[in-house]
Amino acid sequence: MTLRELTSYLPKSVASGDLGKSAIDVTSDSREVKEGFIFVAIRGNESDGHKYISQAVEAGAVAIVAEIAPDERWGNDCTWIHVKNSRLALASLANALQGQPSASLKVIGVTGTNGKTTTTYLAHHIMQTVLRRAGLMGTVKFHDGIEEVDATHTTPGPVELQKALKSMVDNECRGVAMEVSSHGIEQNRVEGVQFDAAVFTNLTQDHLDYHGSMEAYFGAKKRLFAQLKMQEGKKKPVAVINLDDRHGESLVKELGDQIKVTTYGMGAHCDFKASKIRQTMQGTEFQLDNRGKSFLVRTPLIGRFNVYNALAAIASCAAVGVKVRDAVQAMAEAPQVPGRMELVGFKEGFSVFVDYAHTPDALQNVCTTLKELEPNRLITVFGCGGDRDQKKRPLMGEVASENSNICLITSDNPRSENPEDIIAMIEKGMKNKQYRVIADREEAIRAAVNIADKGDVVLIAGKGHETYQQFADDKIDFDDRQVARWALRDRPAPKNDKR
Ligand SMILES: CC(=O)N[C@H]1[C@@H](OP(=O)(O)OP(=O)(O)OC[C@H]2O[C@@H](n3ccc(=O)[nH]c3=O)[C@H](O)[C@@H]2O)O[C@H](CO)[C@@H](O)[C@@H]1O[C@H](C)C(=O)N[C@@H](C)C(=O)N[C@H](CCC(=O)O)C(=O)O
Ligand SMILES: Nc1ncnc2c1ncn2[C@@H]1O[C@H](COP(=O)(O)OP(=O)(O)OP(=O)(O)O)[C@@H](O)[C@H]1O
Ligand SMILES: N[C@H](CCC[C@H](N)C(=O)O)C(=O)O
Ligand SMILES: [Mg+2]
Repeated sequence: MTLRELTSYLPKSVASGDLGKSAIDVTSDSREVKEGFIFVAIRGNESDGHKYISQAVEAGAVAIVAEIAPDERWGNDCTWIHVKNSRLALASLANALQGQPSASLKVIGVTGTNGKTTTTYLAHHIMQTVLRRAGLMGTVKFHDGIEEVDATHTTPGPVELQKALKSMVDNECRGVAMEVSSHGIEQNRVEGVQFDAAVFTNLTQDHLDYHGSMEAYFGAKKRLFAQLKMQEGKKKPVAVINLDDRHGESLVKELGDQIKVTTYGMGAHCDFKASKIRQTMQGTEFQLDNRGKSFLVRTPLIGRFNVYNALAAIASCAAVGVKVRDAVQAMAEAPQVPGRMELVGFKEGFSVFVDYAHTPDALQNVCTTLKELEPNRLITVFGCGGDRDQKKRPLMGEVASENSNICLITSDNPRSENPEDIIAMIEKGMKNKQYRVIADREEAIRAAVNIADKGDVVLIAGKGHETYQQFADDKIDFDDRQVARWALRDRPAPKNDKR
């Protein structure tokens, strides 16, 4: 595409230099620039891309997009495009260069504090079953309809994101289910994506390190729905909102009749309403009421919170044209979401679950769910991430101690922080003395498995599908599920064992 064509996607930009040249790609990382690339200088959280402009010019950039006016230092060979917001420009250029792939897909975006990965997995599964081929983008993996790769981000930067959508279109996907993180919204990563449905799961405390306050965090989430509003005319998007969540309820009020809204939950006024929930170790069953019709939903997922995720997936798929009956039928074969309430072992009458609960609300939900299985004791292993919201640490301590019989406090990606300092903050919230501190996560998991007895449940929370542990200077391979299996294998035989 020529630079002239591309600038039409950048309203209010001021260009100087030759606009007849063609661009082959765009990047905001000077280290990736090759001949014919556009370099977009971004003022980031760690660094300022404007510092790397000369590096990009040297590497062969055909144009520079920046928030500053051109400077003689960089000569006249390189076309200069002055914009107000570089992040927005990057997303618009990436979208244009890939031929606006989202326009050819049924796009379901899912935002909220908890439940995004699970809901997108379920919606993806329904779309794969009913529409034959669909893509998936989120915390665990990216699936382009044919191949999958481990994810780098929950919502990747706009260039990676638009390229992923393009390969889904090339692979003849008809839809995509994608997670939309608050970081992603705040940093304009999904700008230009045309959504058919956007889901709001819930809002509870997390990421205050980044957003500063719950109000700002909610504000970021709401921007996704403002984007839906702006996009009216191209597609007729639907906002799919959890009405049982108080932030969801206020979002419904705020949106009024500006866009089509579908609600879900357990309250009488929900468009997709669940009732008569029955849970077992094998899964969950509930009655779904929608538009005067009732359906029996069966899913292998455990936990009341997964009823919300199932409702969100069914409602969002219905919003993109899937028949409710077909969506319900697909739910019976729903996949195990890696590291979400994953049963990794059952030995000598006790079971071990790995779950990604890393917020107070998620931990509360998971503990409550496991307690509903009526274990003899609930033994919980958990920690809190370093360089992340410090305020959630005592709250997670409080929730874990109030809902477990024994807690083992350990490390969860300490990153640049001292693990002992993080643990001390968690301990401030502990409501009783029924806990041990074992900073080494493998040791903590082994201790929990060794303590367990017939009828107990061991919960290993926080890392779910992750396969690493991040320290200040070191990243080691670490998978809770694998370590738990080793611990089960190595557990000393009970004293009265006659084997
Ligand atoms: C805080 C944050 O979100 N940072 C993300 C952000 O970085 P940034 O734009 O602020 O970039 P920066 O590092 O300050 O650098 C500024 C600019 O200089 C450029 N640069 C830098 C060095 C150089 O030599 N040359 C050069 O051009 C950089 O490419 C960048 O464009 O944009 C980058 C590209 O998209 C992301 O990789 C990066 O994610 C960091 C690694 C990260 O950890 N992000 C996490 C917190 C995150 O985004 N998480 C959410 C999920 C959260 C949830 O659980 O809900 C996610 O969606 O994954
Ligand atoms: N609807 C829900 N409401 C509350 N808690 C939930 C819900 N769904 C899942 N959880 C809990 O939150 C954890 C994370 O779930 P999931 O990965 O689906 O959410 P997420 O929003 O993608 O999280 P992240 O932002 O970290 O990627 C689960 O392991 C479970 O403990
Ligand atoms: N997306 C979340 C994941 C947290 C997972 C937990 N294991 C941790 O490392 O804190 C974050 O980046 O805050
Ligand atoms: Mg996720």
